[in-house]
Amino acid sequence: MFSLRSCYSSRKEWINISFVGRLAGISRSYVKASKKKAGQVIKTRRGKQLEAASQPKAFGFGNFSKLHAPKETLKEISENAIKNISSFESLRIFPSVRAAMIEEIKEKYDLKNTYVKGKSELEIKPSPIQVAAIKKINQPRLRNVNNVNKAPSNDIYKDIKMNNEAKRLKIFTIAAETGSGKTWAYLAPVLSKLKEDDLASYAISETEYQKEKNSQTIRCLILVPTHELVEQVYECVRRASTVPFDVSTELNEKQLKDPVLTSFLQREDQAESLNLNVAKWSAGDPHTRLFDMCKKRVDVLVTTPAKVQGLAKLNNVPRPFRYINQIEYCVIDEADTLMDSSWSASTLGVVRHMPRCKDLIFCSATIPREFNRTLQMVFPDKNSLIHVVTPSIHKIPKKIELKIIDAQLSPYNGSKTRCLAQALYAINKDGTEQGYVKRVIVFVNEKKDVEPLAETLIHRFGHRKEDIVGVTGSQDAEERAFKLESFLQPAQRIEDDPYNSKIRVLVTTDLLARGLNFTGVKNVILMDLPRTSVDLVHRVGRTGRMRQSGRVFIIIDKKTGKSWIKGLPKIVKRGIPLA
Ligand SMILES: Nc1ncnc2c1ncn2[C@@H]1O[C@H](COP(=O)(O)OP(=O)(O)OP(=O)(O)O)[C@@H](O)[C@H]1O
Repeated sequence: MFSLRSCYSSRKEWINISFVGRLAGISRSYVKASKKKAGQVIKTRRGKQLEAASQPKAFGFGNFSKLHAPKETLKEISENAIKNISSFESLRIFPSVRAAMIEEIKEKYDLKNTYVKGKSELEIKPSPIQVAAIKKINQPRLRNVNNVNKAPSNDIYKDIKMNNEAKRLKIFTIAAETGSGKTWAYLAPVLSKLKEDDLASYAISETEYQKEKNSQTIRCLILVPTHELVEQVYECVRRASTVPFDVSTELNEKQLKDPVLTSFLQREDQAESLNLNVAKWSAGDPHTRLFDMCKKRVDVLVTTPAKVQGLAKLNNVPRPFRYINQIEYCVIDEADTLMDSSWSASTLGVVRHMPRCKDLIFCSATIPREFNRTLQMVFPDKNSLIHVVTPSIHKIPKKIELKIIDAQLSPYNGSKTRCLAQALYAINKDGTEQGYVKRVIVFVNEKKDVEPLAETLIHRFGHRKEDIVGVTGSQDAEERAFKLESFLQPAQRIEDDPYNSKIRVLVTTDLLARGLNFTGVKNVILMDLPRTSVDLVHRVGRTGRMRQSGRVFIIIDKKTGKSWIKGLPKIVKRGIPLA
């Protein structure tokens, strides 16, 4: 029976290893000190006096210390906002958007490991980042005076100021731990603004409303780094837009007394669902598909920066960015990826084509220092930059159990593959997820290692080929979608599984570590140590999502050579953020 204890040759070694603080090059007294309350004094064995330091601020070494630590005041603002709000009803969300969001979250909810019998019994409460982001972003803007049938006041300065406020670009950054519900944290305010804009044109007149509705524009653009994420975010918005609801249950006293709002929500095109026109422009879609989609007003378009930038190459098409130029709301999801040195030129190139943009939202699970520097350089006006960050940013969720396996020790004697095989065997036999197909995600650093590792697990360690899938960027989007399907759905019961699997293993790289919602996956194995803490956060974050539990095994060998990694499990337990 595999146990981590067996990874270590002797009891002494195991006792040593269990004081992980020491292995992280942190002295025993420091470990003791960090357990004490800040300010207390302790005596070391050599009689030295050590003032117990408060908990270490952050944990990082070398490449693992490139994260920007947000100001404590930003976290306190979020903390105060979060503690007073425990339901979506207390947040400023357009009624039909709130109804659609709650229905969509319920529809996707993984009931396994819950005591809830049916989705109707679920009580959906906002996550911390959703409270903080919706409060900050969904502030009403002054309406553009030119649109309202009012004679401009004779205070010219006031009119110009209101016009500027109505159109002024505001840049928001949303940063929160992986799996904390960031997608709805930006969708709820953005979809509410689309609905409020519709209500504003409806309030002017039916003609104005129809004119806006029949305009050939794109209103909101959501940029993500991969085609899998295009699919995931598109499906989320599409489901929300079509899910039926009875919005009358969502209206509060004041709203029920608002004749314009109630008549707007009773319209045929508003009463039963959000009824937004949601589009995706993804792998293999030609630009003509985008232009065809824009023949009708597109409320939300989900795509990648590369697809939009590709419009610049269209020499024989007049004004190829004409639809992009109309965008008023833009979200850059997985911004820590889309704004790193290899992507930022393409991402910012898209932003430059949106002169009418009013809200630009950067959303990510980490704030790399490079990202923070780029933001400050590109948007120097501090008043336009509004940060939303949760107190748990850069912390690995405590419900994730992180274990280090040393391949140097017997019986592995330096073979990480043998270590992996043994870990998969142990996971398969450990009695967890009874009755369900277990799914394990194995991350390697290099694309070239994916297929060989998958083959080794099949041919050398006897796994069935149906149970091992290798996914890399060299495969086309359809093949990747087919292979990923069983990992992106909730766990299947063994008797219902078409492949008759008991355990299924996905071998992949960081391509799939960003943002993908691997529903209910309980085990992640890192065959290689990620190159940066950003990659570590994203890989680890494929499990333990939205307060669920999960396990992460990091396999190390003498080449890994970073003794501090052995201190990571303790750091996670103590809720210390990565630096
Ligand atoms: N308020 C909520 N209550 C319960 N579940 C929620 C809530 N909001 C979102 N979810 C669910 O939580 C899961 C994770 O949400 P989401 O993918 O937005 O996380 P994330 O923070 O974007 O993760 P990552 O950083 O990895 O991109 C999804 O399945 C979503 O349906």
